[in-house]
Amino acid sequence: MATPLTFAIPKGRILEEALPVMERAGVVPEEAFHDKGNRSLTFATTREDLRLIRVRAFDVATFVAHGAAQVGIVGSDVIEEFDYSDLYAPVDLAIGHCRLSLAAPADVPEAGAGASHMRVATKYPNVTRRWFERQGIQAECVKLNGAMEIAPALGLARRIVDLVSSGRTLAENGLEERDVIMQVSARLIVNRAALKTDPRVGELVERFRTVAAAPDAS
Ligand SMILES: Nc1ncnc2c1ncn2[C@@H]1O[C@H](COP(=O)(O)OP(=O)(O)OP(=O)(O)O)[C@@H](O)[C@H]1O
Ligand SMILES: O=P(O)(O)OC[C@H]1O[C@H](OP(=O)(O)OP(=O)(O)O)[C@H](O)[C@@H]1O
Repeated sequence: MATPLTFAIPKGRILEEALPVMERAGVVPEEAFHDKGNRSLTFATTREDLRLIRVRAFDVATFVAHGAAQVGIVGSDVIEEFDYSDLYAPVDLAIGHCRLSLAAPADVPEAGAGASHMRVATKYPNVTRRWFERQGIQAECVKLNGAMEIAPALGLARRIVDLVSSGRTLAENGLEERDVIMQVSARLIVNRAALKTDPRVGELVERFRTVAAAPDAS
């Protein structure tokens, strides 16, 4: 049998929305995948030639970009942050909708108000630096891995760049959304070399494209 394809999916909040989409595309994990106590990171699927790995959202992009996994699902926020040339994102799955925004407490001046340098706490230093650069501002980014919203209150940085959906987390931490940097949704990603050399990758892309284009019947 040919080497199995490896499909990387994130552990976090995209997973729940991704599973029905994957199922409609014929990617169905084994029962053990749903067992909360299971510590395995690799799972079989109903397709003998396809296995799943469950990793952190940022690592999905890394596994696929390096060809260690051929296919994956990840937010467009993560794709933008890494900007890997070997990673191709051909299908918008229209799930995991949120936005990446600049936020600050009410008493902090607007980003464009004359300053040429500012400090920003974020999980997305590359996207943040690029966005500020386009406005002639040099952003000094303090990298955090979560809970960015507490940084201004503790004096780590006056501004943050983080994901926003309902806006509740910002509001409950005394922050205002100032600028939307990008709209985010989850994408199917593939390794470019694998797409060229393994017809199964192209076939999976087509299946997900069809599923994404068809309204969910359920
Ligand atoms: N509030 C939100 N609403 C909708 N989608 C979101 C939201 N927050 C994050 N996402 C999407 O889900 C992805 C993973 O989110 P999140 O960072 O919450 O996962 P996580 O499990 O905390 O990640 P990590 O692996 O870093 O622990 C994000 O990259 C983004 O695309
Ligand atoms: O606008 P809201 O609807 O409040 O959603 C935004 C929050 O959701 C995400 O965090 P998550 O809950 O995934 O936790 P995290 O901080 O561990 O990433 C994001 O980082 C925000 O903190």
